[in-house]
Amino acid sequence: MAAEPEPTSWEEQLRKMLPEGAPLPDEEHLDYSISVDYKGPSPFYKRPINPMYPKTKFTTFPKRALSLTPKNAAFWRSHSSSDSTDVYDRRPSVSSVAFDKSEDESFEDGDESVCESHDRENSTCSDDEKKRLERNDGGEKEMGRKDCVFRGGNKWRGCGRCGKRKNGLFVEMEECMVCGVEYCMKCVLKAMGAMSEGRKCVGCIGNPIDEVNRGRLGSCSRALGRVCGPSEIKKIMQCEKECKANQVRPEQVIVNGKPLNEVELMELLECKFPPKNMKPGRYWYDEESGLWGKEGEKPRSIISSRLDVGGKLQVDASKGNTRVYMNGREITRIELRILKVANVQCPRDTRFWLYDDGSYEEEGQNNIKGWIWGKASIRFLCSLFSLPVPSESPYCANGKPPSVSSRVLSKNMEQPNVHKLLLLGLERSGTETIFKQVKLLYANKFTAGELLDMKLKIQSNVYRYLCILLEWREHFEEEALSKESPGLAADRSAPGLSEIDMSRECIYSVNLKIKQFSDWFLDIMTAGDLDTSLPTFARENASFIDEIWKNPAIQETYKRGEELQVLPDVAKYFLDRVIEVSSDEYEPSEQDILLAEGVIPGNGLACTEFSFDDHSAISEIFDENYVTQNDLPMYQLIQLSSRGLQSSQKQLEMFEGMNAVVFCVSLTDYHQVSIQRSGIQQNKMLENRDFLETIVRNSCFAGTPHILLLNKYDQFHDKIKEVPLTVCEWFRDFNPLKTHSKNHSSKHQAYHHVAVKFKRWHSSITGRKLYVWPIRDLERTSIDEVFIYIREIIDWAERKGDFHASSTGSLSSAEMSCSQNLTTFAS
Ligand SMILES: Nc1nc2c(ncn2[C@@H]2O[C@H](COP(=O)(O)OP(=O)(O)OP(=O)(O)O)[C@@H](O)[C@H]2O)c(=O)[nH]1
Repeated sequence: MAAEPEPTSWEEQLRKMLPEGAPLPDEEHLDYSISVDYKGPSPFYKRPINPMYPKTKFTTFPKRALSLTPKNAAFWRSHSSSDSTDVYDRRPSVSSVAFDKSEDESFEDGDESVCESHDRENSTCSDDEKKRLERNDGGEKEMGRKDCVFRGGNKWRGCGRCGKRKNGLFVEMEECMVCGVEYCMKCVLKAMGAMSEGRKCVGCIGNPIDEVNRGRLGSCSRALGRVCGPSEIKKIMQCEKECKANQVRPEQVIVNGKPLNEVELMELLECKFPPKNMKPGRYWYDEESGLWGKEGEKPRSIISSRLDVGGKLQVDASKGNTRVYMNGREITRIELRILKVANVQCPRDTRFWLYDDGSYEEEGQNNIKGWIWGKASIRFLCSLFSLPVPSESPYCANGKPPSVSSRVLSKNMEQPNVHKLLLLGLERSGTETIFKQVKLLYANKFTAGELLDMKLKIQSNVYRYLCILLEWREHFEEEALSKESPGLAADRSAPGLSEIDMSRECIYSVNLKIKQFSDWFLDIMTAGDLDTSLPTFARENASFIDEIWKNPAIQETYKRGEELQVLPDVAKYFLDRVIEVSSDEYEPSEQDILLAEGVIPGNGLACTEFSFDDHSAISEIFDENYVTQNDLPMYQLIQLSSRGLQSSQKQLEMFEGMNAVVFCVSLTDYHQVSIQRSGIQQNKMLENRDFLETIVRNSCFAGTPHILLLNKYDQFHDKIKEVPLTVCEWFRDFNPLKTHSKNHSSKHQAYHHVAVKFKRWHSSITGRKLYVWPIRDLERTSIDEVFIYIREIIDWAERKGDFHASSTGSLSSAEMSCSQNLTTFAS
């Protein structure tokens, strides 16, 4: 007779817990949330549940930690657009992992106010096992891994949340790309939430992936396919591939022996022909020809040439041993073989230049000898030996090599490939809007992953606006009631509130349901608990939020917009559409993208490459150098927010060699006040002037044209009627003439006054010309106009090479151009 199989330890333990004779439940239906071996202190606590919102899943409902009085400037600053908590930048917050109701019921009383989910999971390990896991963990103290208990590569083979495993064999699992913890299909969605960065546990969001997983980025596993629908998977995989945290970090890419910085990496990835599937590693790059390869290896691709990245190309970059040198690099045997087939004379110690169009010449001879990739047979041979061929060459588009004259011409002109524009501005000046306009109008729009990120950011913004309104409503209510009968109002929020106190009302009072929601909502917003559950929360509560927004008390609060300086103008636009914005199907329109705040990721630094054509008849008819679409000059727009700069003024040095520095100032800043770090209040226009001064005095921009865009001209129009320009002490001397001419209205005179003030001030400190242009950057035509203007300045600067015009001459011509701009703009 066969011996009875040895009962496993979990079976024994479970049997002890069941009534005698009761059968063991079917393993598939076991409730693994029962922890049988836990010896430590109780990590659980009783979760308070708001009876009105039982469906929403949060672990903690803390007492309001911060004083949220609207006067608390620090709070609002930290929640205002620029500094607002970015759902994509969030750091691990285990407390915000959502649990289902069955877990709530299993909670016991405890002291801890925050329940660490992984601690709970840890309770299913024996002490020995925990120690062993800690030992295994030794070499894995990288960022992003320290927050998790179960790490990739350890021997834990069960679900990181419920502990589920199947007689030593795996049930199907999905693994976190950062820490390697695996989750069963039942737990994966709870552990990984909305997967805004792909397959990561909620606690690992924001952290870089384990590099062993890079190859898996964006390729869906069978396991995930079982729990999500095809469209969801598509979006998750796109986010996984494209989100910022999963990208290669600059210091991981070493080019010609030098680790890249953020700007260089961006230049490399955003160029017309970037390296494909860029992974961390050591590479060599030949900027003349665009050849690109791994250190010590033959070339693997041809990327855009003349990128300013990495160090100088080394002789032994590809470890060649042929004593034939191409652009200073000793080439490999296989390259030499191809050169010979292509009839290139290259005896030992030959040194020649190879250019990005395939033309070559011997060093110091100034005589193009031929085109390496001109013949189809050579291109075929290159592919055969896995050597790269150019993916596109403007000179060889018709299969013919370029004429020598065009080669020489382009060489003589020595124009840089891409014109670089650095765009700077203080918070809310409009730089992000300009960047988005450029992406939408001239560059490659936004990817599906970026749009998904934007959707989440827009939802997060809507709830931030609501939070501001609810907080101010409370404040206005208290204020109004205390005016009616001083002393009583303060008691309203006190415990033991009497019915009579509650019955006192004013235009800012709301019903009990909204009041309770408001208290609870402000608490979770303060604790930052909403971030991870935002899509669910938005979906479940949209119609109630809409009801709150339409409530007369909230509308009254909104009307006092002047006092709510922290609430941007776009708040109404999005709150009016809260139901649409909160739905799963919502996809941001171009208008939404333009108006949404903080949707460009990159911590204050963003970059895009583009070209544009003004399509004007005049340029076609009269410009004899008129170029076709293919020959349009390329531009690179680098947006650097003041936030990014404040953290390090040294960053500016990285932007040496720009073709133009474009500074954006909001015209409406003249009547606004900002609070400095020292706590002192300063007029925002003067703050702009100080900021601009740090830029223009920087030696990195000594030879670069300075351009000032005076933005929000539309708002300025209305504002100037309400608040005189003279409220700003810098413009005290503004004294408009009374005139009936359209082009000399007080609005135009005010703009002209501001522009000339900036020009004179700039000239007095640099002795140079400041180019000024009025814009309304929400309007396409205005953006088109300003980029034509910028293009002309760059062209002119390149041709003349003279940026240091004499102060008197430059000022008068600058003033002329300023008036001309104004006239053009007004008409
Ligand atoms: N009326 C009007 N509003 C504008 C204009 N340009 C930008 N805005 C609004 O001004 C606000 C700030 O614009 P952003 O482009 O986000 O400004 P930013 O300089 O990037 O600000 P930060 O993100 O805080 O650094 C947004 O709500 C824009 O919609 C304009 O020309 N007219």
